[in-house]
Amino acid sequence: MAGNPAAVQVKSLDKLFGSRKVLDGLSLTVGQGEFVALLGRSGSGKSTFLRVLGALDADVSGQVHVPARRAIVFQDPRLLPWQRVLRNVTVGLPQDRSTRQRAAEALDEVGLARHAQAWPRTLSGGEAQRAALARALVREPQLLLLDEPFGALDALTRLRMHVLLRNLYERHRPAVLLVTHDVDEAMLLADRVLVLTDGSISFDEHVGIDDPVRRNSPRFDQLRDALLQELGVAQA
Ligand SMILES: Nc1ncnc2c1ncn2[C@@H]1O[C@H](COP(=O)(O)OP(=O)(O)OP(=O)(O)O)[C@@H](O)[C@H]1O
Repeated sequence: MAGNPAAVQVKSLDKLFGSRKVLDGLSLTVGQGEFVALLGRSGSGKSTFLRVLGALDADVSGQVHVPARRAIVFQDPRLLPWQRVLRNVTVGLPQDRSTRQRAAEALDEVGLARHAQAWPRTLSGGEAQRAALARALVREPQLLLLDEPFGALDALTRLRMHVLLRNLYERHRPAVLLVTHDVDEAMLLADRVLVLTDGSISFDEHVGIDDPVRRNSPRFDQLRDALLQELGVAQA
């Protein structure tokens, strides 16, 4: 990975729940500014891995190096109902003018400027998820961890969020690790796609499509077939 120092470096990572090894010798390097999607069957350990990278679970063995500035967004936006949107975005940060300024900018970037003083319960699902993205952005993360962030949204809102996320990524260039169940979402958004099987990375390929409309490329179908096969989804 010459010229692209690592944002994430994981070596021989093991994670046990009781006697069950969910992560088993997992090794992975993600370069700075690289957008990676992580697929895997249900229960394969994707969320567990993301929680380890987010330092939400330190009970592991192996080496894990991640940048100090990182942020995580879950499927559920996890906004504090008793705080207005702006305060939710700055939660845990020093409440000074510069933070408030950055928060206002982040809300503007996700299209929520006019909801800054709204209560979370008045937001739609898509708006609440935009607020969660703004809360991540305001931390200026070098690593953005996304755990099925669009899984609970309707199809149209999900498409809008894809455009928003890709634009935010182009502007800020954090390393991104996106956990998703959706093979097309992975290939449309990320530049590299991984599959987690039996506790380690079993598939690791660059999307490698230059066409701005990725679906136009024959590579899109070829990669989808390879991914579905890796995920054990029977094909006609
Ligand atoms: N706190 C816990 N205690 C015990 N087992 C756990 C715990 N958290 C997760 N597991 C188990 O670890 C395995 C991996 O769970 P994880 O949530 O990481 O999978 P996943 O790939 O994210 O699944 P999904 O795609 O369904 O969200 C599952 O078998 C799950 O039951």
